[in-house]
Amino acid sequence: MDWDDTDLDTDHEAELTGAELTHLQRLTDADADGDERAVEAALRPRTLDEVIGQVRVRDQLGLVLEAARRRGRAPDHVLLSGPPGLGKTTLAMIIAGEMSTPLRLTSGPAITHAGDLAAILSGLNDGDVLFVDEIHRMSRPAEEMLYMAMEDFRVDVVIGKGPGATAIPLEIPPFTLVGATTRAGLLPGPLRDRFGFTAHLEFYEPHELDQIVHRSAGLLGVHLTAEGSSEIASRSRGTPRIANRLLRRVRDYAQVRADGVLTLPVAQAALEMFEVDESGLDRLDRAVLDVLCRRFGGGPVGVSTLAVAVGEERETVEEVAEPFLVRTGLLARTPRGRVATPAAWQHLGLTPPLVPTVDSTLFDDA
Ligand SMILES: Nc1ncnc2c1ncn2[C@@H]1O[C@H](COP(=O)(O)OP(=O)(O)OP(=O)(O)O)[C@@H](O)[C@H]1O
Repeated sequence: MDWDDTDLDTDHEAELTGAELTHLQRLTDADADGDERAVEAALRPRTLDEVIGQVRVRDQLGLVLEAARRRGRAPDHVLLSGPPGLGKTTLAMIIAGEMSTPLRLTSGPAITHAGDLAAILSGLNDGDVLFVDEIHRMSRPAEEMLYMAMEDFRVDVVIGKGPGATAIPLEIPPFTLVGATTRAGLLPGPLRDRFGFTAHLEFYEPHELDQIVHRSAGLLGVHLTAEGSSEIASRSRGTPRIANRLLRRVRDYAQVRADGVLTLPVAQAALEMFEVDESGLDRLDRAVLDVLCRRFGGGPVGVSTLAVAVGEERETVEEVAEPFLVRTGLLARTPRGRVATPAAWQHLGLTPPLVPTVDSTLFDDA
């Protein structure tokens, strides 16, 4: 998971109070520009009204939160799933903000023992929102403790081992768990079922990314033309985080190599320099396709082999590159491995082998 552009280190538990959330000022001054992570944080929408796209999720979540507010109760637990950079953390912050409660942050990999979770849960106050990023990576004992905490707002803390072990019940104030995952399918059924509201975030349409780029440019005080904005949007792979990142790189280019205005030619030149092509493929995407076609004759090849060949973690290939490549019809996941489609060969300017390696009957997910 890419935390480079966020303001939060979720390897450690963190808490943002309402006051601190408000303290995440919109950036207009030059000092703040130097801190990329602060910039990214400042670009986050802070209310549901500010969220662009994800209309269905926004409406459903708005209703859930409004109903909870009227009842004066903590909202039901929320599960947010979808590829990285689509706004899961942003929505978790918005949920806390809309409920005017503090947000406690942690992540699945940081909860290695049930005791880690017990410590977090025992520190919660009535109505707090607990955000667990990458919830599918939590340890099994912690997961089981979480079932009980979500349902009964209590946990049993086991002290000692073997026959002498004793379970001490611990009451937990009502809280809202917001779980985020890029792999909803990996969540055990009992955990998934305990979320009262599940939202799957979809990739954004180019016109929505265009609005996001305009909004971010406004917050950053950057001048950009309509053509410059839509060029950035169209190369952003349906992902707001990427749109914001590309905007910042184009802004760098415009400041150093042009007159500061983000026009179409400036955007094109900048994105070429940063190796983001017209279809939005970046170095990793192209490396995956390149290895697949040139080294493995178009596949099928296992994702682990593919990952080793491009020098990345399997998860990075699976969660960062593949969703976009599959979505754009350049790569297929088959039971026998990954396969380059004819469009992939074409994209690389290569001629596909005479005997097609792609068997359309295999186009089920591996
Ligand atoms: N709907 C949206 N409208 C405007 N900007 C958005 C929206 N969703 C996300 N963003 C922007 O994209 C950035 C990435 O969002 P966020 O960190 O919430 O994604 P994420 O799904 O939690 O990613 P990851 O799973 O990698 O942590 C945010 O900083 C925010 O500026």
